[in-house]
Amino acid sequence: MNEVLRIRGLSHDWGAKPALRDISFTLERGRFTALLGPNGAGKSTLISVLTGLIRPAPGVVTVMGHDMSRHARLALARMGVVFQQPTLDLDLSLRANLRLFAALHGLSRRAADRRIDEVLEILDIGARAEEKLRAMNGGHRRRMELARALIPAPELLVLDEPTVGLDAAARAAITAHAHRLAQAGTAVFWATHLADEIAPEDDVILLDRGRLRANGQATELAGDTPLAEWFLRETGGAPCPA
Ligand SMILES: Nc1ncnc2c1ncn2[C@@H]1O[C@H](COP(=O)(O)OP(=O)(O)OP(=O)(O)O)[C@@H](O)[C@H]1O
Repeated sequence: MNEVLRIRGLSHDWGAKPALRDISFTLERGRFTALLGPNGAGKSTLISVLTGLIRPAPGVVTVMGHDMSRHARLALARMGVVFQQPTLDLDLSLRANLRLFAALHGLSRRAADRRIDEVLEILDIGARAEEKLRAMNGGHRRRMELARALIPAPELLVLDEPTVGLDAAARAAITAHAHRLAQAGTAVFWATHLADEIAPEDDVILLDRGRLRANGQATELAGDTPLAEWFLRETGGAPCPA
């Protein structure tokens, strides 16, 4: 099955304020898709809907064929999420954090340690596994949030502006890791307002004031125009600095 996520006719209002309007798109295995939009476009609202935190009205979200409104547990089991806010305990080591998370997913200690070692190798952080998170810089902490999201081997990886607050080198490193995960077969859904995190071959879903303005491969959408300029032109405002 190539289709990992299907969203159809999704809308959401915050009270009287419309936040999403009639959004439809599909994500496929092995693709890095940027959810690109300026501040207030609706990116976090969309991620809250697709992670089951809020119910769309109306709208349908299915993950690997499982309808989020009827079979949320099955849908969420196929998904890894990196939220904007940190979720790991700073006073535990990375391994202890991941063991706890693996246990919550029902993995035995042996299966957990096997999966933790795989994930640490994928993200190139095995050498730091026994250190407490508090001793690490922001870039490593973010990479460890990514490690946590990968423990259940998700087909869909959702990241809500995962580079906020990181310096240029840490931003480049985590962006490169996410692209490698897509090349290895995961559907990566990456919310950002920074066009330089997007490679020419990536897919882009452009969201602006709650509406889907464009959906396609970055090079096809922007043509010869640099993506950041195209983004500016399409949304009529300046992309915000990191
Ligand atoms: N919990 C909430 N209650 C009320 N309004 C909200 C809530 N969350 C978001 N909004 C409003 O919904 C709209 C979309 O916000 P959202 O946070 O989804 O955008 P975003 O693209 O993620 O923006 P940013 O890049 O600033 O995080 C905004 O007008 C925002 O003020």
